[in-house]
Amino acid sequence: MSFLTAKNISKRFGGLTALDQVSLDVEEGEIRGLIGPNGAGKSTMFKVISGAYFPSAGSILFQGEDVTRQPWHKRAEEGIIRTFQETTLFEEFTAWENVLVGCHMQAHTGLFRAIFGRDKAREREAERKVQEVMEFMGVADRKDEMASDLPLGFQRALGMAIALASGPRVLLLDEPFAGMNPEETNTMMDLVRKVRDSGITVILVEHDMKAIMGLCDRISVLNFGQLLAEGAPEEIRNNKDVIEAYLGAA
Ligand SMILES: Nc1ncnc2c1ncn2[C@@H]1O[C@H](COP(=O)(O)OP(=O)(O)OP(=O)(O)O)[C@@H](O)[C@H]1O
Repeated sequence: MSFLTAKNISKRFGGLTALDQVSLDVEEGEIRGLIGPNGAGKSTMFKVISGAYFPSAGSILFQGEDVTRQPWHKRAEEGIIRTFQETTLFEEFTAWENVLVGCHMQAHTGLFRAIFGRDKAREREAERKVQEVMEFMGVADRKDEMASDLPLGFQRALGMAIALASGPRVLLLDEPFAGMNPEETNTMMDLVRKVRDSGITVILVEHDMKAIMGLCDRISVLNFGQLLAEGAPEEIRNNKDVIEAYLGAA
């Protein structure tokens, strides 16, 4: 039994087929890359796995359970958590407050109580968790700074800290390397490995080939909504179809 399985997933938007019978088997503890040209269907696949979209056909199994029709918040409770392409931080909140709010939103305690701390025991537990994930992601030293004042690398690490606060089993990372300089890329690569080493399975949509080839155990390649190839980085790097459809241009 695979940890996470997408079976023959199709997704249609009107007359457009964004995904056409795509299957993925992700093992527990792996870093899986999902790559392909713009419009290939990567984000759509992420949304189908996380529950933001229901597929037109096919199924999603998580630890053997069919979660295809489960809404995203149910899947989040079970541990399937997604980060977003753009940083979705509350810019006028401090780094600490951002993670605290993320923590409470997952715990369904609401924004007001999150900020004003009505339930003291829960608040202390949340604060302990926030400190722990911020230290883990290397952003604790900057916890009192406004999120908008942090450099890009820290903002992305903060976004991941927010995701970690909800205790994911699978973390879906949507282009965490976009716009980063080489130093930020290296730091983020270390962070993604650290997250995986802590026992979290990672699925990564990314155009940065250095990051993809350096991090992933296996890579799935989408092209025009179909699975074009799948394999270890070395196999994908040397796959003629992949080079022609994507790597040549990238
Ligand atoms: N909500 C939607 N309504 C209609 N068409 C959509 C919708 N979402 C995606 N599409 C279309 O589905 C196809 C796949 O889009 P998707 O965003 O999944 O590609 P992608 O591989 O993530 O691309 P990129 O690398 O540019 O992010 C595209 O043709 C896109 O225009």
